[in-house]
Amino acid sequence: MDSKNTQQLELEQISKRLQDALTARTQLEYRYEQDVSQLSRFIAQLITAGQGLDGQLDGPLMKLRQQLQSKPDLDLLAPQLKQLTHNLQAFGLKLKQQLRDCYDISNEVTEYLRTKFSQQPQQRQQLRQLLDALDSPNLTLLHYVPILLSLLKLLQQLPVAKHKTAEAHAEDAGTTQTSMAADDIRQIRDELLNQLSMIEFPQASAADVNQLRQALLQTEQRDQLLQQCLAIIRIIVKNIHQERLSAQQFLLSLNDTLALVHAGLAEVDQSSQQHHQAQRQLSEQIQNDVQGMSNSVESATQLQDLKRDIQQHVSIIAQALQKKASLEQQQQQDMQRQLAQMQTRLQEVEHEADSYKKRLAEQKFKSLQDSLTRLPNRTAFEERLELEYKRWQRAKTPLALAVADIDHFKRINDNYGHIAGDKTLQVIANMLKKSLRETDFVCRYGGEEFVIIFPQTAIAEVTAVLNSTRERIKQIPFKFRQQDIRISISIGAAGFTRPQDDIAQVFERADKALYRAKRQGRDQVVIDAS
Ligand SMILES: Nc1nc2c(ncn2[C@@H]2O[C@H](COP(=O)(O)OP(=O)(O)OP(=O)(O)O)[C@@H](O)[C@H]2O)c(=O)[nH]1
Repeated sequence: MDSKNTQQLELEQISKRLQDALTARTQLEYRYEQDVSQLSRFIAQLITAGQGLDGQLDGPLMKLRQQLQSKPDLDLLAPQLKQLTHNLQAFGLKLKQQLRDCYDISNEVTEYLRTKFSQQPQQRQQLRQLLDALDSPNLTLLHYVPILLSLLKLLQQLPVAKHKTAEAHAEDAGTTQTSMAADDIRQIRDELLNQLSMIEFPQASAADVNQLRQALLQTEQRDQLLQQCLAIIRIIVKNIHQERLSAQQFLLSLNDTLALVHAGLAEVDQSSQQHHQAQRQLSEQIQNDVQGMSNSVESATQLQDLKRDIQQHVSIIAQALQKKASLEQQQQQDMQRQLAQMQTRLQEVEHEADSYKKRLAEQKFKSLQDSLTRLPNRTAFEERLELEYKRWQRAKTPLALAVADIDHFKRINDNYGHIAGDKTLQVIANMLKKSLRETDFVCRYGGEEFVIIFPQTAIAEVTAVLNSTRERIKQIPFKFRQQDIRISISIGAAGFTRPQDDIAQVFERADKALYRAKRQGRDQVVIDAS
């Protein structure tokens, strides 16, 4: 009985274990089906998202999606999945090639545009940012969309626009009004700042202009920008008006003086004619008396009568001679007085002309100076480079050129404000000037860019001086908001070495070298080796 019971118990236990195993298996199958179904839905969604990526993949992927929607037989799916894996690998390779093509074409177009915009700081800056974006790691095709769009925009700015029809221009104006991009606003704003730094305003307007500059630096809105443009134009018009008034005053005063001198000369002329007539009358009188004396001598019969006659004539001649002498003296005095008067007035006008000339010279000097850094500006640079270039052509003395750019300058503005940015520009400008020789010419080319001309210097000689300048700038202890900041610059340099070199080509080579310095990690000097 006992053994029967024991067997019964064992059977029940085995049956229960079997039952448990069956339940676990059912649960496992259920979970498996759930997972497969979830995975299938996920794959189906992936397929939907990937639709249109590649024509050759679209068909098989759609078929797979349909199959996954019903309960798929994985064994039947296996060869199809194998084919798809193969297709996907091919697609991956194609994608890689397309990415390489995008990179190459973007680089090529950027390089081309750099040659076209070599004299436009805003566009060059934009191109440099695009090159930076191209160097970012892990770019996908999607990342290329904004890059290619920016390149397209820049291409549209090329001079082809000259041939546009009137309607096209009108159309452009319409779209500009409604969709002026933030980039465009920034570009116009930076160019305005550049232009503003090229004009020296009189003391009376300096405060207004400075306020406007500060406001401009923070402008992001089109309406704000328009208002500021208007304000700038008003200040410029006011100054032109004042300048015109002061030139008018000077011309009026010059006119008065000329009228005075003219009247003086007429007076001198009239009095000299009167004197001349009086002198002639006196001379005639003397001549008559001399003739009278001669007649008396000829007709004289009595010595006594002759003596009396001659005495009379001599006395008249003596009086006439005395009158003549006093007339001459008076004429001389009159002339001296009139001359002195004219001289005083001429001296006054000469003095006015001198101060006017000085003002004009000052204005010329100021129009060649950047008002923020007090360095020569781009106009001055162009004048000087033209001169040095002619000297190089004539005398074949060596000549080199460097373009320097502050690294990550935007961060200074963004993190510490534009006043800190302005101060940074001033300090770096001073250090550049201090680190270079008197005979070297450094200017603020625009924004945070400086250009240096090295007259009578071969390109091989500039590396050391540029590197020491770069080091000195890096050592400047900037402190913003209690933070110690180190600021570096990147420099590209090129020399006038080939007989056919012209200014644009050498500038372009120096600029290209600067791009390389930026792309290789900044804070370095790159010398053009071509
Ligand atoms: N404070 C101040 N900022 C200026 C002036 N002119 C230009 N800028 C700013 O200088 C910045 C230049 O920035 P980016 O062209 O992006 O170049 P970056 O930040 O120096 O970067 P990299 O050149 O690539 O190292 C822009 O934000 C301009 O607004 C100026 O006169 N004063």
